[in-house]
Amino acid sequence: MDYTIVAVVIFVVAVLVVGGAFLIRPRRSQAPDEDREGGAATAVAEPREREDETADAAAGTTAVQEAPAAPEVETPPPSAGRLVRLRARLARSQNVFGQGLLSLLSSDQLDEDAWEEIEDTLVTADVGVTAAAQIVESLRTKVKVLGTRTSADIRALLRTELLAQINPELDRVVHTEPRGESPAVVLVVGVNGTGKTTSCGKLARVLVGDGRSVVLGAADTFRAAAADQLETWGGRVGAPVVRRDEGADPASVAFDAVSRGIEDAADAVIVDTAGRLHTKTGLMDELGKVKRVVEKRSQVDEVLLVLDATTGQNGLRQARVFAEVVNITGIVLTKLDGTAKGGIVIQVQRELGVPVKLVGLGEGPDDLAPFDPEGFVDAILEAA
Ligand SMILES: Nc1nc2c(ncn2[C@@H]2O[C@H](COP(=O)(O)OP(=O)(O)OP(=O)(O)O)[C@@H](O)[C@H]2O)c(=O)[nH]1
Repeated sequence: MDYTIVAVVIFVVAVLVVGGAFLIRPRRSQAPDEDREGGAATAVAEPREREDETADAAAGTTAVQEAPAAPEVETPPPSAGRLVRLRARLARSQNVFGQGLLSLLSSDQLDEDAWEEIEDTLVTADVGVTAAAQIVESLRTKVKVLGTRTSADIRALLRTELLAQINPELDRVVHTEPRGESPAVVLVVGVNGTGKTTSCGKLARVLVGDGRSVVLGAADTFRAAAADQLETWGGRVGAPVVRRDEGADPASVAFDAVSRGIEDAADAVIVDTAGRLHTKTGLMDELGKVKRVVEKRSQVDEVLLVLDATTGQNGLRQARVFAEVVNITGIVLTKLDGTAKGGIVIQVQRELGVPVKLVGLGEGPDDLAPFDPEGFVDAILEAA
């Protein structure tokens, strides 16, 4: 009898153990499912299949950072008239460059020394030697014709000359209109530290403020902080940020960002690129590849070069290298608020043959303004 009870107990325990094993099995089978999900996420990075080199570097999965919850999303102001609103930020250029020239031109005796000083003032303000000589020559002729001159005459003359050099006819539209199903693609290039990442974030705000939807691509994968920075900017205006692990292939991230923009039917995709000026060939390879890979999904509508206005000739040298490597369509001139050398607008356009489209006038989120030649010259020549 006792043996029978023991046998029954052993049987029940055996049944429980076998049943338990079956119950546990389905949980284990979740692992392959997770793997499959992981596979689906990385499959977004199509360029790795299409471009062999890209595959090697694409080790991490693409992380698409969703915008934070709705209450945190801001509505930035529209961009129209920003330069006029921010004109006080040009005070340094106004005092040194604008007022300096106006007072020199108002002196009774405009002799050789005076004209030389005018030319020096223009060169010091980074207008560039050739443009400075042209402005002086033209002013000399016009002042002679004018005879006696009031301060209003002087201001009008200088305004005309500076405007002519800046060339109001250039197309300064930042092309961010979607084409059918495809979002506009804007590549942002430039040396690190010029305000490139900040400008991407500010441009996203400009576009969102103007009623557009934006996807940001953190293709500057050499500095994790740049992607974090971009994420903060994107989060504030509800723009998703496509990023990868530090060191991943920038071209792959750019491709993913454009893909995400197409999926989301976004109006524009802004891609922040790495700007290491290690060697010209290295830069050419890097940016060339980003552009080439992006173009497998969409045309590139703008290549904006970010330039720090306070870096003068050094900045121009960097700009020249970028211009040789990629076809720049517009310039973003940052930190114009921190310099008396507003004349750089003239020189950089002349050197690169590309219009200044946006100007940075401060560290605030809405301190990026569409460049308007008349508003700029009027601000420079405004009575202090
Ligand atoms: N005063 C002023 N500061 C600016 C302007 N634009 C950017 N900055 C500041 O310049 C610094 C550098 O900006 P970043 O955007 O980090 O520069 P970056 O070129 O992206 O550099 P990486 O992130 O290293 O690629 C930051 O402190 C910005 O706030 C501007 O128009 N005016």
